[in-house]
Amino acid sequence: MSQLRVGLVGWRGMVGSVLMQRMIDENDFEGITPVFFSTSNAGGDAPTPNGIAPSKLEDAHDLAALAACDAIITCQGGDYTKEVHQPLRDKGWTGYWIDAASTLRMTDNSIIVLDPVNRNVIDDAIKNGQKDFIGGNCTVSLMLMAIGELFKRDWVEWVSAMTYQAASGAGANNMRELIKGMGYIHDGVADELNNPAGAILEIDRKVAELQRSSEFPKQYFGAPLAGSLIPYIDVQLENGQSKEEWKGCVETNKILGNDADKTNANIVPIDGICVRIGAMRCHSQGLTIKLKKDIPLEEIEAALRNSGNEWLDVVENDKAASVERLTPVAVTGTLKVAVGRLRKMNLGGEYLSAFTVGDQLLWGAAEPLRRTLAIIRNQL
Ligand SMILES: NC(=O)C1=CN([C@@H]2O[C@H](COP(=O)(O)OP(=O)(O)OC[C@H]3O[C@@H](n4cnc5c(N)ncnc54)[C@H](OP(=O)(O)O)[C@@H]3O)[C@@H](O)[C@H]2O)C=CC1
Ligand SMILES: N[C@@H](CC(=O)OP(=O)(O)O)C(=O)O
Repeated sequence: MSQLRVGLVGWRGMVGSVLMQRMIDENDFEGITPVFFSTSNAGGDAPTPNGIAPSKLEDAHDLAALAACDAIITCQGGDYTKEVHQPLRDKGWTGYWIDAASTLRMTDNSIIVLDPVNRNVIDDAIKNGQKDFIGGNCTVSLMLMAIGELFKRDWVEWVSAMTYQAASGAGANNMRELIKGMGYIHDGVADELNNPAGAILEIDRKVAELQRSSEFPKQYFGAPLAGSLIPYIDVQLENGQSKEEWKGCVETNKILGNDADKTNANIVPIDGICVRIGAMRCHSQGLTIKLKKDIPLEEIEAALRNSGNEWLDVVENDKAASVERLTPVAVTGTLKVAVGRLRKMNLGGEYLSAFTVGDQLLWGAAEPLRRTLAIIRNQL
């Protein structure tokens, strides 16, 4: 196996830091020569994970330095991808581009990577000489990590996904703003809270006043999130969907390879409403799944349990298990993806409900990238 020279861009950001930690945990720096890039501190000291020899940060806009890499893995964001990817290709660079940003996901030349679900697509792409491997939208990846097996068995006619998305999806500053908002509310009613005999409606009135005040921390979200929710994620599209909602269908079907023949014949319709809530870094989704036929619930549960997805926690549909294992608090910071509340709905035997929770910085962002790098390295 040859030693890959791998450029890392965006390694100190939020997604990048999670990626770095996972690469350290999995000894991914063994067998590669990492080259660390920066958009802001070229010439500064590079990190030295797993005892990698000290080096200096390269300039992330230096096309010659980037082109000297066999692979580039970037968590720097979509603007950086737009600035650098095409000019690098135009220079004749034929290395592997592995990216967390959405910019290239829907281009003809790219593969959206989620290897527990589409390993065959990734392997074929590497064999066919494709070079752009892009991590999926977090909500999409986490939904497929949970119910990918149902798609694989061709049981799904359509899905309605109602999401409960964490602050981290919007960035580090947004996570901080959420916590500041919680503190702002608490500080404003701390005295009343300390008095157990205090009237709850008076506390409630004051909380609403605090949330509506111009002083409430909302610079990044644009609306109060703590103690509330925001029913819109990403930009507005002309058809009434948000872009996050649009991604749910197009990215899922691309990952599954359903769009390969360029007709709509095999597309599984997916739609819903994407909502920001006050969780830190776990996205949850309430799914209504229309099955192609009335498959017994026990068969569905067995299919999920025996799918070979070692990260999937299939939570039995009872209250104690659900509140213990099917929450952002239970899942956050782990590679587990929990799926539960599985039951046939009153709508009919073909309607299955499910609720899923996953860490949007791990399986939702960093993990598919590091695994793709490992797959590429192992195949060369
Ligand atoms: N957030 C998410 O959940 C998801 C994000 N993505 C993609 O990943 C991209 C990166 O997201 P995210 O990691 O949240 O972005 P961050 O804002 O945390 O980091 C992006 C870059 O900002 C620079 N930066 C400036 N100030 C700081 C600081 N104080 N600490 C750390 N970095 C700083 C760094 O570049 P430098 O070192 O060069 O200065 C860093 O690489 C997104 O734009 C998106 O395309 C994809 C899926 C999910
Ligand atoms: N939009 C996602 C996070 C994200 O970065 O998505 P994408 O990689 O598709 O832009 C969220 O806010 O939760």
